[in-house]
Amino acid sequence: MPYVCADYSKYKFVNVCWNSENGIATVTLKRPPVNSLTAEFLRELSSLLLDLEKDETQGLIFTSEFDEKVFSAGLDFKELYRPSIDHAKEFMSLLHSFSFRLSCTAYPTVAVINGHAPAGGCIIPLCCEYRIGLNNFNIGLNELKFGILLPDWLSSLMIHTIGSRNAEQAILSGTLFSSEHALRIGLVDEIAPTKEVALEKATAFLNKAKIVNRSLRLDAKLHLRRPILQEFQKDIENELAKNVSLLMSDKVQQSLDAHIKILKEKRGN
Ligand SMILES: CCCC/C=C\CC(=O)SCCNC(=O)CCNC(=O)[C@H](O)C(C)(C)COP(=O)(O)OP(=O)(O)OC[C@H]1O[C@@H](n2cnc3c(N)ncnc32)[C@H](O)[C@@H]1OP(=O)(O)O
Repeated sequence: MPYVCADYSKYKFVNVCWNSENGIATVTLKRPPVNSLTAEFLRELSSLLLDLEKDETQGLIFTSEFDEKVFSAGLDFKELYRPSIDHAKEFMSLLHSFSFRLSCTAYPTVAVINGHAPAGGCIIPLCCEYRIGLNNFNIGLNELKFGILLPDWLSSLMIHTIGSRNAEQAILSGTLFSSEHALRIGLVDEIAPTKEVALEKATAFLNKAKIVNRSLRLDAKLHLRRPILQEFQKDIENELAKNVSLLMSDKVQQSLDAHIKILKEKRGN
């Protein structure tokens, strides 16, 4: 059984629960109020993946502390509103490297989606190998509705998960799917009535992966995911520059401004 070396208590935005009997790490996202992804959060998540790799984790489950509410609200609107060019570059690069790393982990990965997962909130689930949803949440890549063009690697993750026809319809319409609809198109693999049941199902998936030789499994995973990994690695500098310039564009900045106002009005701020 793996020996836990890393100090997981150093992480601010995640709680890591190691099961020493089966080597499964349950990582609970806990960046209040809605687990939106900031540069600091992405940096922490990337470092966590490396620690888990070193500790020879046998399986990883992602879930959220904000039960029945939100898994992740996606990229942090406030951080992406009028960023400096350096910060925009750093942010896009961190998002890219974390998503790439999560897509090709040696250990199997599952997302227990216990709340809404709009736009960038869908990235962690899409990078994982298996997705278990709870009822009454929305999930999907609705970026086009904000005037944000998806990075190629993100579209590629969606195509890998739900097939090209479904992905085309989903992305072009900017649809957020209900849990039941997400199950029908394969955006989630199972629905569970409670988080506890979802975690049991996640453990069952990870236990199945254990009967396969670890290094053979990784070879097969990398082979099966080659189209996604190629998108991640394709012309990285240009792709990042394209995403940064899109983010800095007036159109996207105005759209972010409008969304921040909508959220404020909703809260009566
Ligand atoms: C090249 C670019 C790549 C593109 C990839 C991705 C783009 C994105 O991800 S853009 C972000 C898209 N996300 C969303 O549209 C989600 C917006 N939020 C919501 O729909 C709701 O907040 C949500 C359903 C997640 C939760 O609803 P509630 O439980 O009702 O909470 P509130 O709406 O009251 O929000 C609470 C609190 O959180 C703040 N918030 C919400 N979303 C974000 C966000 N994405 N970034 C930063 N902050 C966010 C919201 O403003 C409230 O803050 P306070 O008023 O200060 O409490």
